[in-house]
Amino acid sequence: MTHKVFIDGAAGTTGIEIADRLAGRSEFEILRLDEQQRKDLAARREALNAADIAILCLPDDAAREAVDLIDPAGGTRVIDASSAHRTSEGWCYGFPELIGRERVADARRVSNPGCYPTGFLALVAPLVKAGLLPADWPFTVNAVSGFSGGGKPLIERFRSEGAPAFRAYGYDLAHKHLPEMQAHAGLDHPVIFAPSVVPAYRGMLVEVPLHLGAMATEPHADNLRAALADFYADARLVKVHGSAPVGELLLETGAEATDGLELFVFANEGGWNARLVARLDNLGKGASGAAVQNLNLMCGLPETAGLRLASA
Ligand SMILES: NC(=O)C1=CN([C@@H]2O[C@H](COP(=O)(O)OP(=O)(O)OC[C@H]3O[C@@H](n4cnc5c(N)ncnc54)[C@H](OP(=O)(O)O)[C@@H]3O)[C@@H](O)[C@H]2O)C=CC1
Ligand SMILES: CC(=O)N[C@@H](CCC(=O)OP(=O)(O)O)C(=O)O
Repeated sequence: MTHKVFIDGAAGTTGIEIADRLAGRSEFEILRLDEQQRKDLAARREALNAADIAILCLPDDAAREAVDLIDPAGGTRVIDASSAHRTSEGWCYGFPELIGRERVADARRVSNPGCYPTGFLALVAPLVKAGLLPADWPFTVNAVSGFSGGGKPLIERFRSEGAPAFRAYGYDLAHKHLPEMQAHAGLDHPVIFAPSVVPAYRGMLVEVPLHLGAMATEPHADNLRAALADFYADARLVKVHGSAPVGELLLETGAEATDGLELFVFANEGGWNARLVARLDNLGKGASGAAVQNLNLMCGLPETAGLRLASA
């Protein structure tokens, strides 16, 4: 059986990488709009409703508009890569390792996680759920991203003359990823989130520093690492690193695309201070790779078909 797929926003950064991952896969027929039609409402409506699965790689407003263009009585299922529906009623949060593969497989409306929340939730959600980290803890998240994380406008900025060497942002403490981090980790409070960008095209490090010794339950870092390893034992895209010392974690300017997600738990000697770190490709498990993983599950295909597992 061939599944008809329409990528709305196919000319953008995430859309192009999804098409790359689907190239040569006979299970899919890709519906395409040419340059003149790709923003034409009527043409988009027709393609959206002709598709078995529509993947939205659009700014939030355009993603909401695309959903409105789809006949709710028709057969089109949706994967939305934008942040428009990540905490919306009736939408499945497309993080199969956290919410269960069956739920994604059966869903009609799937919202892909954000790139930063993918790292944060992969580290924190299982530990909160297991009672190892308190849900009422005031979590902080420090993160650094490659510039493709900001789509075409940020790519252009970082490729122009006078591009910054480092960009810290989010100083309004109201980044759009806060609601999904809080909701899907089951936290009592929004996190304090300090994101930044470096002049590398892709890749990100998402870090959660923790004073474990100040928590009422005083969890030991080794227990957190063991719990994560256990939780992701069957997850082909997620690798939980052991306790071997790591001198540094790097983002390479010429990094290849990868769909894996690496998790680390670093600790001091006594294990009461820890730094939880996720390393991923913002365009891999952070966006396009996750969309293809969800697409595979929704079509009853092997979960990691077409994905790049090299570093996982
Ligand atoms: N980049 C990343 O690492 C991640 C991105 N995302 C999310 O995925 C979505 C897409 O991001 P990204 O690919 O980076 O963004 P880009 O800016 O690279 O691409 C967006 C594309 O959407 C097109 N577009 C805008 N408005 C419309 C419209 N009304 N109708 C049709 N097409 C339209 C743009 O057209 P034009 O080419 O003319 O500008 C562009 O091609 C965003 O919501 C983003 O937040 C999520 C996780 C990670
Ligand atoms: C570097 C950079 O600008 N990153 C984007 C987030 C990229 C992403 O995850 O997209 P969603 O917002 O759709 O989740 C930002 O901080 O807004």
